[in-house]
Amino acid sequence: MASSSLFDPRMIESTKNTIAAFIKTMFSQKPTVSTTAVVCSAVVGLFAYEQYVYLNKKKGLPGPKLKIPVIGAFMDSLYPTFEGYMNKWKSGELSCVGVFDRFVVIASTCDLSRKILNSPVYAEPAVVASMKHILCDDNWVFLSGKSHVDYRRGLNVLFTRKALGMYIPIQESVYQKHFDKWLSFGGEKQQFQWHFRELNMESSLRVFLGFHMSDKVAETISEEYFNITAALELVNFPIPLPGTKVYKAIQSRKYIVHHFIESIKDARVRMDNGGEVKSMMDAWISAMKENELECEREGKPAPRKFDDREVALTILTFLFASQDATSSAMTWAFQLLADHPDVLEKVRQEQIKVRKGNLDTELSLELMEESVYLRQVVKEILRLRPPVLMVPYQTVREWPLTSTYTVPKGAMLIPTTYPALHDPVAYPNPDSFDPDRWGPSGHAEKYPKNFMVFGNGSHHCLGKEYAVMHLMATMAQAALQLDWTHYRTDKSDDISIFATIYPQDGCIMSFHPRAATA
Ligand code: HEM
Repeated sequence: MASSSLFDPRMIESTKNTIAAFIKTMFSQKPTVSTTAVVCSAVVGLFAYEQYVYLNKKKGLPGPKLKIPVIGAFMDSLYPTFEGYMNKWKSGELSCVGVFDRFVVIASTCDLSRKILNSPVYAEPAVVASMKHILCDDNWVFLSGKSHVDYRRGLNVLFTRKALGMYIPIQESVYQKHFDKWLSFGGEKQQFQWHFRELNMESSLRVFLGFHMSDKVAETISEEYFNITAALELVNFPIPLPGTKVYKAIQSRKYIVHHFIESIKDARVRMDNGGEVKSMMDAWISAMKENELECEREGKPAPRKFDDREVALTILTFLFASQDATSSAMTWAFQLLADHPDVLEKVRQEQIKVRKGNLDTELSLELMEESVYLRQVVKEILRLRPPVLMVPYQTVREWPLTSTYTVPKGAMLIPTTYPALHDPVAYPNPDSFDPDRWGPSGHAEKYPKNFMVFGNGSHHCLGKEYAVMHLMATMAQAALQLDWTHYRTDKSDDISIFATIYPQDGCIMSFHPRAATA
């Protein structure tokens, strides 16, 4: 179609290059009045063409009337605000914005968001250039179609019920270490958001990789990982020049992957010598070894081998996918339980009940499975404060997404989770924290499609059971061992955005030993 080729990004790019070459040639000659006039006309022409392209893609969608030349809404994406997002979602079921040469379409209804997540023929997860720089372009998360399905299938073994049960004692030991640390502050009032993040980071590292890595390295990884979180913008500065966020994130990734590979080498030696499986990576290496032996025994072709780097990059994606989302959820969990003492008390009573009064009972998957109310609480925390607000996809072909709008090929297309999770039909009084809306007779259970916390479709969250179990286990242990006070401010309920969502005041708390159960 002639009109679609006119708006082909390659066409736009080549037009820009031609004009740039023209300007360069003009400047290399002695300037004359007519040269200046030509240059100015060329620049004006380029800007006009950029607006023309933007408006042709925008059609009738709500969004800026014109695009800021060259950068578009880049500054908004550098400093996003929750209010800014809300305004966008409220502006229409589809809305748009331009950032650099990216045309971005945002879907704000449950149905459209689900449609995007479930239409691999039209849209796939957006591969932003910066993500390829950070996670390495040969990382499995950038696979699509059958190769993605096959690779992902191989990872399911790491999240089975048996595997989750094996991770629980590792988690318990990490929780204990961090609870002790919080108590060592002697009840001092401070921002706890980053303390929750540290607990999460260490629990992820130990569950994924075990205890080969020293505490010092684990702490440095936690600090370095801030650079990766900081680079998680929808659209980054396109080139990773020294000093940019993406450049810093790449340096941090190199440090992290180097230490992951050290742990993997150690695990291979331990597994070769019949060592005990003590982490997700041990489980993976030993499953690969068993598979290899089985194929050898049965004369089947040798299975694909994953080298240290591939394993390290896969574990990196788990960290990448889990770290910020889980830290956000945990911050809101501590805050919401402190602000709703009645709910916290019910959580405590349930934990005492499932342990049959014996508070020394070791944490286990079975205990968590029996904690029906606690599961409702965690679900409600995730609904009220969904850590992932939007999931960037991109169109692989032109897509008549609605009867009135066709999304152009190559657009970033963003399904949202928040509006579906605050839909008053599925969740009456959606801004209130009400764990009782869940459970066997809960109204919210009738609307499973709205619960988009973990995405949907072929890329839905691989670690969702693990994430829920980890949040439940942390809150169960905390409820039994700790008392905590939340010092509310007028910013406690306001949302700040740092890759995911946090309370704007950083969650000011103090922790004390639990008097009643001590
Ligand atoms: C509260 C915590 C978490 C939330 C809210 C969350 C949410 C999400 C969302 C919204 C997606 C995108 C889904 C889509 O495109 O449809 C996703 C993907 C993913 N998540 Fe999670 N996640 C969490 C924790 C975790 C954890 C703990 C892990 C691993 C240990 C994990 C691993 C992944 C992976 C590997 C993907 C990509 C799957 C694929 O492309 O096939 N997530 N997650």
